[in-house]
Amino acid sequence: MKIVRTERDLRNTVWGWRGSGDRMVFVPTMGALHEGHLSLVRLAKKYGERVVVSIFVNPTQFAPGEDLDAYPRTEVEDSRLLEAEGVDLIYIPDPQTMYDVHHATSVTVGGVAKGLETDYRPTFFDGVALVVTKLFNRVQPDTAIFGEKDYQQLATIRRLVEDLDMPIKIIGAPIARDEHGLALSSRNAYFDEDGLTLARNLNVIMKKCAADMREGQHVDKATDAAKQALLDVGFSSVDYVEVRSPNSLTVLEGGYLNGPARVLVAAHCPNQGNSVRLIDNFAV
Ligand SMILES: Nc1ncnc2c1ncn2[C@@H]1O[C@H](COP(=O)(O)OP(=O)(O)OP(=O)(O)O)[C@@H](O)[C@H]1O
Ligand SMILES: CC(C)(CO)[C@@H](O)C(=O)[O-]
Ligand code: BAL
Repeated sequence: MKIVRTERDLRNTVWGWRGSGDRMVFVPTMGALHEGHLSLVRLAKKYGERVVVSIFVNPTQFAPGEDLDAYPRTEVEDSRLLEAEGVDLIYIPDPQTMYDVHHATSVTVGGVAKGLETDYRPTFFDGVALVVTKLFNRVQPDTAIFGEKDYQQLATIRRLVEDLDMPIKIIGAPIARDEHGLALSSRNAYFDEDGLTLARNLNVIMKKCAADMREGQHVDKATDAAKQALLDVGFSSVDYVEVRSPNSLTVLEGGYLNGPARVLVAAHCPNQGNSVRLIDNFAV
């Protein structure tokens, strides 16, 4: 397994593979890897001969006051895990070379990227779209894998690739959960024992919400009950519990579900005098 940090070293390696006809599958990450990331890597291996993973905590997707500095960084352990999975190359770009002092270009996705996360992290998807565009241009993969845990992000990347004619196949990977149903996330590392116990209520409450809607309960009633249940168990606030169509993420009219939908949640879980923002989503 190779670890490269410069654009030149990256291009030298991937051009060699391209020349020999190997298909390249790319898994972009922010590191602090867990089983969720490794499940993406395992899926990646089914789509091509070469797997590239990037590790980059992208400053442009963090707003001032968010956890850019605190975000866990575990490069040595990450490399060990990826080597054990048989990854071919890890790309760890230097932030200075990603965004030099002259950088002046933005990438904004509309439609699916509006609402939900954007109501609470207004510049988040601009940062994600920008860095993913740059990473795609550098790596030039045939296929890229993104987790359904970040469901709106996956929909945004699909839109980006379609709209900007990027010849890259986007694959969504199912959400990996712990034995209590909590979606794995690098930010779970912030939790102490009590925080983790509280966080594990999220999926239980949301599964009930999904089941109630499936059984014919009005969407507003089910989502309001889920918000209240989250607050009742001890969540400090709920950014949203919303039901959307599964692909375009449009708001569903009528109040009752008569086809596939997705219920998405973002809520703040108290932890050591602070709080950790969790996102999750479920098919209905
Ligand atoms: N539990 C999971 N199941 C499936 N995919 C996941 C899971 N967690 C993360 N991913 C995916 O891994 C990729 C890299 O995500 P990232 O490095 O931000 O990890 P993360 O655990 O989502 O971190 P964060 O705590 O920032 O949300 C993304 O495509 C993301 O959707
Ligand atoms: C896609 C991504 C790697 C862009 O920084 C990030 O948003 C993530 O890890 O989900
Ligand atoms: N997995 C999404 C990255 C972020 O929250 O910044």
